Amino acid sequence: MQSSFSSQGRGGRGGGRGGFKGFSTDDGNEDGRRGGRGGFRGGSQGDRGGFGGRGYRGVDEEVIPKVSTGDNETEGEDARPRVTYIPPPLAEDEDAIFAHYASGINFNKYDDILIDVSGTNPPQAIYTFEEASLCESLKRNVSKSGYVKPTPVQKHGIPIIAAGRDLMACAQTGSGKTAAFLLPILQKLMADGVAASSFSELQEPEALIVAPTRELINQIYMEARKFAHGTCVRPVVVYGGISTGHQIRDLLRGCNVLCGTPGRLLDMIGRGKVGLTKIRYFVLDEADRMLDMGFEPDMRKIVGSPGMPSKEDRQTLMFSATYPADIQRLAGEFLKKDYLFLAVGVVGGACSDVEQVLIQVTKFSKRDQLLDVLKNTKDERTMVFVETKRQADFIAAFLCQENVATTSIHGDREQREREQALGDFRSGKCPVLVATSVAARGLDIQDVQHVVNFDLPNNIDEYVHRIGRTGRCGNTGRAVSFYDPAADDQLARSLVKILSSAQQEVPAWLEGSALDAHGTTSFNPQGKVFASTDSRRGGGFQGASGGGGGPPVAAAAADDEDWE
Ligand SMILES: Nc1ncnc2c1ncn2[C@@H]1O[C@H](COP(=O)(O)OP(=O)(O)OP(=O)(O)O)[C@@H](O)[C@H]1O
Repeated sequence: MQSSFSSQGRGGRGGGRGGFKGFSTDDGNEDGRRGGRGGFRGGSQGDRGGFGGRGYRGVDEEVIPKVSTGDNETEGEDARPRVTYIPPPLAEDEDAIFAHYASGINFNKYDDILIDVSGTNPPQAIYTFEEASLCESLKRNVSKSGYVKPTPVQKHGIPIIAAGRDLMACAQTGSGKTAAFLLPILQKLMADGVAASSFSELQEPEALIVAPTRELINQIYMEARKFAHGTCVRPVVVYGGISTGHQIRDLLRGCNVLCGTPGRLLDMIGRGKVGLTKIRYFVLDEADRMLDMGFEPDMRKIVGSPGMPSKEDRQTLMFSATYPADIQRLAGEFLKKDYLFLAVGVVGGACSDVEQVLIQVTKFSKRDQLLDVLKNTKDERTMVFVETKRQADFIAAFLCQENVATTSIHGDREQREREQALGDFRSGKCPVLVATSVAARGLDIQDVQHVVNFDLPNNIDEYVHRIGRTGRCGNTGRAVSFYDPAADDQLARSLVKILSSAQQEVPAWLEGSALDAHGTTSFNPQGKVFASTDSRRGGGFQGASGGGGGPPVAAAAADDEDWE
């Protein structure tokens, strides 16, 4: 099933992501996706007929007609249709801007997490937001967001960034990394009196934030917009799948903080709409993903773009829950030599607020097992991860047939469909979201109580990010993973490590598989819990893949996925 999807012409397992980037470097790439969908269309349309609008409508319900839109967009060389989607306007009322969910019963347990800051002269941590010396409007916005006390990554990250230091920060999923970089950046911009942005054909932002997926960068933008509310700082977001003309018009109205996916960002730079000479802050969220084989060339292009200050003349900040050692070494090239490494808990470790359950299955029993799991989750929000886009459609269609209100998100769906799917999932209209790895990282959705790994990923870091869609901000969650010994035994050792380091029960059969498996990671069934590991120190435990022995970094995400 997994490899058959490479019939879309995008390269198979392992080489997939590198190959993909050819389709995803700019907006025209949406069309690349469309081209890819043809092969699947027949398969899904038959399925779709039966759902009568019960939430799921397959991949290609809309083919954008090739008409002139008046947008300034260039068409691809093969004259595929333009991307014309314009998202609905954002709500302007404060209730919508500051909407948030409550932190959970385990929020205070964050205080017990082991923290390690390595590097020279780290500044003192703060313990309250008052100590962060935020200006009045930021303080007000923090409080309206429901933040009472900083999380550990905020306690340490905020003063490090405020002190002007470069940072590589590792903290578990859902523990507030976004505010850890946004708040000190916004504070500095305001304290230094950045010019309120205004209309100009060339925008020169002071901060540049990149993330690997459209939905994630949009979420970061929404957070930036929330914290900057009522200030002179103007954040803007650019990402693929949306009319370029629309985004240019928004950009030209002024931009201090530019959030973007790499392809669209490079497109805007290439069009002369964005200049980088004033960049003071460069943030890589999901930094390990941004520097792996798929995105590394784009990151190099961005730092090598005309006018981009050298690493000595900007502050570079990296955040993730996972940092394989080889990526840490590469990341060092983008950071000043004296960067600080902040580790909250186990580097690459899973969130301990997520109960992890593994069920041994065969390929053919997975669908029945899924129905069993969903019987118990009822209307509680559940994300079901599968390996391929085709499988996502197939499983979503199957669940709809079984009268489970389901939607899906993956790289072959139009952006409008992706946003609709997330909206339906967020609102509870479709409590089940079937997703590929495109939704594995960063997404912060209220009340996701369950994650199901229908297909386990082929990389343990990916597993950590996927299950981290639940159990966020001190809330508890549950992740059920289907383990097919015929397909997943290369993951056995890493799973044992991850489970035991998160104090979870390790099934005896999994330990048996781990002992038998020919994986390359060193094996530590006792799950010794270490704080940090900064690769500059060498050695040590880093979750399950960080020791450098895991599968190649290039295999970290779904092979056929197109992220941007
Ligand atoms: N100090 C705080 N108090 C209360 N809520 C907070 C605090 N900090 C962050 N949050 C909330 O916690 C949730 C998770 O934060 P965020 O998305 O930044 O996590 P993350 O560490 O980036 O996760 P991931 O690794 O999955 O990207 C968000 O809803 C955010 O608004």
